Amino acid sequence: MRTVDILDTTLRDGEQTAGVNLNTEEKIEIAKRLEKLGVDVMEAGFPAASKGDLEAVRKVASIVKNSSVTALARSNKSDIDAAWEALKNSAEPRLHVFIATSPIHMTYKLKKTPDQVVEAAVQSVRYARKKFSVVQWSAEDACRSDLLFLTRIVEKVIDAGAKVINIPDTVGFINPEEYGKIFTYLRENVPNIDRAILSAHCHDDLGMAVANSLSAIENGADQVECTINGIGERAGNASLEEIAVALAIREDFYQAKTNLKLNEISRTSQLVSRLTGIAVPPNKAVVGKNAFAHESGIHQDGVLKEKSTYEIITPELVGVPSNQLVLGKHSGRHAFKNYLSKLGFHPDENKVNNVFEEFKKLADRKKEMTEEDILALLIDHRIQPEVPLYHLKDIQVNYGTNQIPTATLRLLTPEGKLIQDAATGSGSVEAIYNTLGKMLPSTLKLIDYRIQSVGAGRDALAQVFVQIVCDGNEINGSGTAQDVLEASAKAYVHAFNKLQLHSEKVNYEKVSI
Ligand SMILES: CC(=O)SCCNC(=O)CCNC(=O)[C@H](O)C(C)(C)COP(=O)(O)OP(=O)(O)OC[C@H]1O[C@@H](n2cnc3c(N)ncnc32)[C@H](O)[C@@H]1OP(=O)(O)O
Ligand SMILES: CC(C)C(=O)C(=O)O
Ligand SMILES: [Mg+2]
Repeated sequence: MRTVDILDTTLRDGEQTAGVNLNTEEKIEIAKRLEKLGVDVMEAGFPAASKGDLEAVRKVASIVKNSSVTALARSNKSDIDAAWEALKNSAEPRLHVFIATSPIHMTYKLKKTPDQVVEAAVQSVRYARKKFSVVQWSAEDACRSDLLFLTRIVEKVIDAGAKVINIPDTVGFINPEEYGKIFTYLRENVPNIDRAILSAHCHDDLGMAVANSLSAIENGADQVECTINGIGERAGNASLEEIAVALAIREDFYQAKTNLKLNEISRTSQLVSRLTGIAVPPNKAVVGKNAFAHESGIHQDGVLKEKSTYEIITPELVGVPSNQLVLGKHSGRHAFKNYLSKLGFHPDENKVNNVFEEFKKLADRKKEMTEEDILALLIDHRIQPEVPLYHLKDIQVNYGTNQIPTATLRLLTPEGKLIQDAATGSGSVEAIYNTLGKMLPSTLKLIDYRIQSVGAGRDALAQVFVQIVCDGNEINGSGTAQDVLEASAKAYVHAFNKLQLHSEKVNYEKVSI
């Protein structure tokens, strides 16, 4: 099986994403991560762009040892000199020089004839080769260029010393079939093509960057250029993680592999997202938050029985700890029961069915069912885990503008005893919490209280979130009820119960399914 080289251009084309600006420290952090990921080449910047970029490329090149570092330059001496300044101390100095070859670019942007472009390309490669041991040459906008012209200029730059020939789809214009044909054509029609490595560089304007890159590989490309999370100019570049995983999963078809350590992918994606400020869409292939999340009952049941029913990629392959079965209104009993057992609850079939019905009703009204919601439902149904819990039986609050608020509560203790108490407070919620403070066996300190409605309209449910501290342990609780005060009481009791579970080491906060 052949190996395809990965040239990562997150630090150059990726940084061309609108609104992204990486400082030297950030580039170094990403570069180290790319090195761990195992990219063959990383393009660290465009030294002629600014002193800062030149410095960043220099620093990256001085730190990274296990990947080659390259930088971009236009076809002129000053850009190439700037790149040399940044890379001259590299073990194998490597330059990426480019010039546009399409009629549109040559006529309107460069204002050069095709012959002048050939001359500039050849001169720049010759000049660069006096300094750099490896020169990659790119035909910008290659895919809107005349194929015969492309063939002619590629032959000339190889003669001038280019060792890598890159065929960029600069504006994301081409489709996989056409792109593949360009590679085949160049292989068959450029006489000296065997002296060079052929590289693909795709943009995602029509959503085909990855498909085009894979097609190039099918048609003999030796290197693909890509970015983490597919960031880059306009709609972005081909995404590294999608190409790498497609090759790994469909080895049978592509018969090509990379040198990447795939289990570094998730970590690298998160770092790039954090430092660039570009969020990864949840449904993004391979690295999106939902890439390994199953939401619907039929899928969850299938995955519980045999993961491969709905997972072609294992989360571990790309460094994600596990898949996720997300509970929501589409979930079924299998996933629900599984969730309960992971939390340490093993109710009998009847109880599961009862609480499942309540769960479906609540899920119909909520966008997202949280662990807190499920626990609140279980506690409401008096379904106990191994550790017995307190249960709010009823609540009464007296409030008036000229009256001291007073709350009276009844709780069912873990031993099944009904206890009752009352207390006042400066407001209704404080009266409730003062009462619970008297009734529950530990002293809790409330540090946060928030309220939100579940659903719209007058009959919306109230959901209260609290955060409490007890003996240095911080714990969250939530309660849902038609009434705000009842929800407040439930949230507090819920937090207390969680504390009990915690001290019994039933650590369901950390349970993942
Ligand atoms: C497809 C790609 O991603 S290409 C890489 C794109 N990346 C960048 O542009 C980021 C870094 N760029 C920059 O910082 C600046 O554009 C600089 C420093 C390179 C140049 O800045 P300026 O000198 O002010 O020129 P400006 O960017 O406005 O225009 C580009 C000039 O380069 C010329 N040019 C464009 N490509 C090339 C090339 N490959 N070889 C030679 N000249 C080129 C243009 O024709 C234009 O020349 P003109 O001034 O004679 O009209
Ligand atoms: C500089 C080249 C390789 C480029 O980024 C492009 O054409 O998209
Ligand atoms: Mg590009």
